[in-house]
Amino acid sequence: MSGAHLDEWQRRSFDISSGNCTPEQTADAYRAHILSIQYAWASSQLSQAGMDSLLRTYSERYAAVLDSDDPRKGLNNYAESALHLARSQRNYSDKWESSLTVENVMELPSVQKMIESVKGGGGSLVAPGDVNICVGPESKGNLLSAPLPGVRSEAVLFKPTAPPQPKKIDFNTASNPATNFMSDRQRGSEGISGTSNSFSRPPARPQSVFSHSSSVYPQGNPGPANGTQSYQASFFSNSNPTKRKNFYNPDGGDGGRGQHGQASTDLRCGSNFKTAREQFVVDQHKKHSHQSQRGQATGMSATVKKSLGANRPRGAFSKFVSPMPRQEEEEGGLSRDSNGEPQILDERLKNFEPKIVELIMSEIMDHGPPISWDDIAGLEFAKTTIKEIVVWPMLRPDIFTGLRGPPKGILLFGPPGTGKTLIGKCIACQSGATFFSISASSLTSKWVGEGEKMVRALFAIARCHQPAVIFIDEIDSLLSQRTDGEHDSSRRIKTEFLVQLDGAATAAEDRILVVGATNRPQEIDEAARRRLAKRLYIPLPEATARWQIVTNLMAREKNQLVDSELESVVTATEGFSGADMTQLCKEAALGPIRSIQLSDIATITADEVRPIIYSDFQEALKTVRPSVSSKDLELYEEWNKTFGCGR
Ligand SMILES: Nc1ncnc2c1ncn2[C@@H]1O[C@H](COP(=O)(O)OP(=O)(O)OP(=O)(O)O)[C@@H](O)[C@H]1O
Ligand SMILES: [Mg+2]
Repeated sequence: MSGAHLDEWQRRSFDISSGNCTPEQTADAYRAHILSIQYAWASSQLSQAGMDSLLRTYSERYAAVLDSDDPRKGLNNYAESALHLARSQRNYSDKWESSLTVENVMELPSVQKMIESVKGGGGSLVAPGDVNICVGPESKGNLLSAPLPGVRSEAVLFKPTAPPQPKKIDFNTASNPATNFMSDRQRGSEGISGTSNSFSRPPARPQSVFSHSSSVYPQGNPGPANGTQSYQASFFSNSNPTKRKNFYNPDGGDGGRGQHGQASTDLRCGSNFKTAREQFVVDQHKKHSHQSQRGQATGMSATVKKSLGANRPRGAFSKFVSPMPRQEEEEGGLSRDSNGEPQILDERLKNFEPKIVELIMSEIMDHGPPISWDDIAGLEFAKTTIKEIVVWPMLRPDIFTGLRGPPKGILLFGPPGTGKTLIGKCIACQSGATFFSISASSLTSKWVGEGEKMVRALFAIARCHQPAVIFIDEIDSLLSQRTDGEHDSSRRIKTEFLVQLDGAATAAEDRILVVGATNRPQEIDEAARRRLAKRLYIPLPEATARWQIVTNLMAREKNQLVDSELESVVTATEGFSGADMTQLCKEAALGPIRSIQLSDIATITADEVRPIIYSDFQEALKTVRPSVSSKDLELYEEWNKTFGCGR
């Protein structure tokens, strides 16, 4: 390792062994060690075997700090991951079905006995509301205590003892003391027509009121007066919550499972009411409608999920559904299974917090007016190089392999207002890659404490959406040289970024390109500079480029500029940046307006406004000045000579 790196290594090692470091600082130091090892290996200062052995040692130590739940020594990151795992765990209880059927229930000796006693005219052995049937361990002392064939040991059936709720239930057979059984299918097809007036509220627990099947009607019992249709059945086995949901769904038990959404939506037809979630879905749909047109580029449209929680059945047993969908639901990260349970599609994103994934997904740039290479005046060398690095390899990855493999990092540097951000937007439009536009300040300031995770998630998501371009504007604020007084969190973000950038650079199969833009290249850390292998100078526009900018902008306005006048404007704007030229044109365009009498300004039509003429530019040149000083320019030229990749 070079002397500077060794010094740094030594300092960090002392820090770690001093015992005065916080777990965060220790983790940070180990991570920096890891980076140094990789760096030394990459610059051939360390053998492969040496790197392997050192990496193993320090990765283990780093992981130990990360995973330890001792607050003095560790970050307890493990607990966090465990929570992630727990969150994505599935709950199988919904799938559980009771094996209790009409047949085997009827065979139960206690049921037989009960029916017999009613048949025998012995009156009510037990009032309907008092039926208390339990299976399994809780069945002792209950009416149905015989073990059921094939029934699991959990207490599954009818629990309540003399509940007060059945008062509201419309028993057509109120006088009938017997209990009736109807198969689930029967209930489904014949209608658990829970009309709203039948229930004041859903019973807190399943109630044991059974509908009749004619074959088992006790003697003298005519059964439900109007057939089972009007019979307000309220028996629900615990065994199938889906049926419970059916029941509570106001559209009634048509047996049509999976149609809740449709039905409940229909129910709301005619009213303008939308839940917050529904409104959000509509908004998101509008927002992404042109995004999905890109389809293939982003790979998202195929996985857009139209039906979020808004269409799920509601009721006492329905789970709470947040009105805010997580972004991944629309963008391939998540889907929902038939029970509405979220399922993470992409294993690689499982360890990230949905919130962070959502934030990153929202930074995918897919809006704004389309920009073509012709809209960028001049900069021919930069444009050709970028096309070579970005566009063609994206189109023909099979040719650009091995030594022809494109660099994984580009740095666009140059004076302010020369079109760096414009180039970024153009890459977004023209490359066909998923384009993440992240401003460095959003990583460093907006998500304090989250920056490091954001960076990790950013690269993970980019990896899932390959080919991808990560454009980082004002990258100097993210990768400025590391100083002693620097805040820990920004140091960690920077280190993480370098590690990720290295990962992207070494994994040949990854098609991720990082494009950074800065007007302060000299502030960029040397390690970062190395990783942004292609450093392109974006200079002030030359005369031809300035001409092009003015003609492009004037083409959209009414003007009477002749070539010789344009020539004069171009000559007079030596040292102007592209942004200065745009500003000059805007100022000149105000000339015709300024020449209008104040009294006429309210009444004049657009056609009567005179065209822009040369004298407007002459006036504008009095107020618009170049924004880049020649001293600054020298610094850029110097840096370009030392580190730039231009000719
Ligand atoms: N080469 C150019 N061709 C056409 N327009 C340009 C060019 N350069 C700059 N402009 C104009 O200047 C505006 C600002 O450019 P841009 O934001 O790309 O500058 P920048 O290099 O990113 O500046 P900064 O370093 O301050 O971020 C653009 O919106 C565009 O109108
Ligand atoms: Mg910019």
